[in-house]
Amino acid sequence: KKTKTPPSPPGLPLIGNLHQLGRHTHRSLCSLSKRYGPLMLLRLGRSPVLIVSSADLAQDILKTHDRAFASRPLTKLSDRLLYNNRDVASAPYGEYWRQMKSVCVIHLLSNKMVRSFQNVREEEITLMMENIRKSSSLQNVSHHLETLTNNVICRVALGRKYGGKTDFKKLTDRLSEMLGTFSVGSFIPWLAWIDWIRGWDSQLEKLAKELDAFFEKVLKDHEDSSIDRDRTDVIDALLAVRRNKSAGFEIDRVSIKAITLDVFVGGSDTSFTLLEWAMTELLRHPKSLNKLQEEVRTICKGKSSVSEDDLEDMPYLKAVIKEALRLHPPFPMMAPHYSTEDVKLRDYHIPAGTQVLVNAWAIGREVATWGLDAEEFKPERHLDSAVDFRGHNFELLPFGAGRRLCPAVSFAVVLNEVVLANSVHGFDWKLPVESMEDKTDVVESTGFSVRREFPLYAIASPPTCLT
Ligand code: HEM
Repeated sequence: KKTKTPPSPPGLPLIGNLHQLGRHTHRSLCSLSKRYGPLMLLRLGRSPVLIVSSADLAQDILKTHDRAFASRPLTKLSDRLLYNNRDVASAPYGEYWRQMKSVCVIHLLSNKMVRSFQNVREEEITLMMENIRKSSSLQNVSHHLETLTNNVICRVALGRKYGGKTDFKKLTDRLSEMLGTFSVGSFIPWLAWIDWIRGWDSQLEKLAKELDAFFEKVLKDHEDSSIDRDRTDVIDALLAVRRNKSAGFEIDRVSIKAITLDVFVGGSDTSFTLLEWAMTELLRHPKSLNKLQEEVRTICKGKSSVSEDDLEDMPYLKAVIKEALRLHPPFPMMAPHYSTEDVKLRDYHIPAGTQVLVNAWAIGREVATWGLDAEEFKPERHLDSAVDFRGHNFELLPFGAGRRLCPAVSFAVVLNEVVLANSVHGFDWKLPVESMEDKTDVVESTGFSVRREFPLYAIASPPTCLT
C-alpha cells in the first residue's frame, strides 16, 4: 500500500539534501520550510530526517508522540566521545537512559543541589566584576562571560577550576569544535574512507583518549578521600549514589565519567552563549538596557551586588532572558530525536528509524505565534504572557520538551539571571561607535551551539545612578 510522506525538497544522487544544510543549518532549514512547509522530509545521505518548524508540529512530536520519538540517533561521534552513548544526552531511549536521567534530576540537578552551588556562583561573579573593574574601559565581554561560566561548571562538576591555558580548557575547546563537525561515513557509509583520509577519525580517537585520561584522573582524585574538598560536586554526588546504592541500580565508573562529560557539553557553552546574546541584544537596544538597569538598581538599592534572593522581584530581567532564548536558543536545532516505532503524524506515515530535528530557532520567530515583530528584540512581549520555556509551551523550546527535556533548566536559569543582573547593576555599558555601525558584529558561529562568530566588545563605566 502506498504511504504518504511529508514534502521533500529535491536532492542530489547519493548525498540527498546534505548540500542544502548551509553554514547555518537552522537558517537554511527555516528558508526551506517557507517553501516546503513546517514538516519536511530530507534525506541526508542515506538517513531520512524529518524537519519540524512550527509550534503545533513540535507539540505532535514532543508531546502527542513523545515516546515514539524519544530516542537519539547513534553516531560515531557520540559513540567514541560519550563512552558508547553511556551518558544521558546521547543514550538511546530505554531503561539505561531512564535510570541515568533520574540520577541527574534527583541527585545532581535538584533544587537543593542547585542551591548548594550558590557560593560558587557568587564567588565567580565577584571575581568577574573585579576583573572588569581592573581592565581598561573597552571590555572583551565574551571573554569575561566564557571564563565565568567555565569556572562555575568546572567547580560544580569537578570541584576545582581548570581555566585559562590549562590542558583541560584546551581539551574542552577541541571537544566543542569536534561536536560541531560530522562524519561523512555516518551519512554515506561507502564514503567512510573520507573521514580517515581527512584525519577526522584519528582526531576523534585522540580526543576521546585524552578526555578519558583526564576524567579517569579526576575520578581517582575524588575516590582518594585524603584530598579535602569544601563542597560536594557532581562527581562526589555520583560516587555517593554508587556507594549508598541510593539510586536502586548500579552506576559504574564509565557512567560516572559519561555523565560528568554531559555536564560540560550541556553546561558550559550553552550558558555562556545565552549570556553573550543577551548582552549583545541589550547593547543594541539601549532602552531595554536602561529599563533592566532601573529594575535591578531599584530592587538592590544601597547594595553592592545582586543576590539570588533579589531575582524573584525582577520580571523584566526574566523577560530579557526569555527574549534572548527565543531569538538565540543556544542549540537552535535542539538535539536530534529518533523514532523507534512507525507513527502516523497528521496524514503522513513516519517509519521507525527516522531522525527528527526540531528547529527551535525558526519556531521562536514564527510570525503566526509571535506577530509581525517576531524578529525584533522586545522583552516586553513576555511581561503579560504565561508562555514559559520549561517544556509546556511549544512556541518557546530552548530547553526542548517531553521526555528529553533538558534536566538543568533551574540550574541554567539562576546562573544566567544572577550573572546578567550583576553585570548591569555594577556597570553602565555601551557599544563602541564602530560596533554600532558594523552589521557583521552579530554574525553567528557555526557548530552545534551557536554563539557569536566574533567576541563582543563593549565599554564599561561605573554606574551613574547606583545609590
Ligand atoms: C542555557 C542553558 C541550556 C540550554 C539552552 C540547554 C538546552 C538543552 C536542549 C535543547 C536539550 C535537548 C532537548 C531535547 O532533545 O528535546 C538539552 C538536553 C540536555 N541538557 Fe541542557 N541546556 C542548557 C544547560 C544545561 C546544563 C547547565 C546542563 C548540565 C548541568 C545540561 C544538561 C543536559 C542534558 C544531560 C541533556 C540531555 C537530556 C536527555 O537527553 O534526556 N544542560 N539541553
